[in-house]
Amino acid sequence: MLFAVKMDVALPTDMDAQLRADTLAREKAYSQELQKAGEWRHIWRCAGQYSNLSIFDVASNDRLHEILWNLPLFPYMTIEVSPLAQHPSDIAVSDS
Ligand SMILES: O=C(O)C[C@H]1C=CC(=O)O1
Repeated sequence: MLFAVKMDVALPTDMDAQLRADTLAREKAYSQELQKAGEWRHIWRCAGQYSNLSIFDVASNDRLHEILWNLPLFPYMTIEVSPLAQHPSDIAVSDS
């Protein structure tokens, strides 16, 4: 199941510097582990924003929720999820 997920990050301006660095390092490792596993298919920076647009390919809604809930940055994010369906004009999709 494919999902587009927009994540907007808002770290507190007074966040402890060490906590900030540790949280960002854990976020990066967690994201890259899921990318290697194939569940986090794409991650793009939204230009000019502390946001990313990501594509997930997961087995279920519950699995997506588990992934997002466990993001180290989850407490500092606003997340918008869009389930994806095939577009009839997509030339990558066979019509046979
Ligand atoms: O910087 C971000 O967009 C937030 C976050 C999501 C994955 C990751 O490595 O960082």
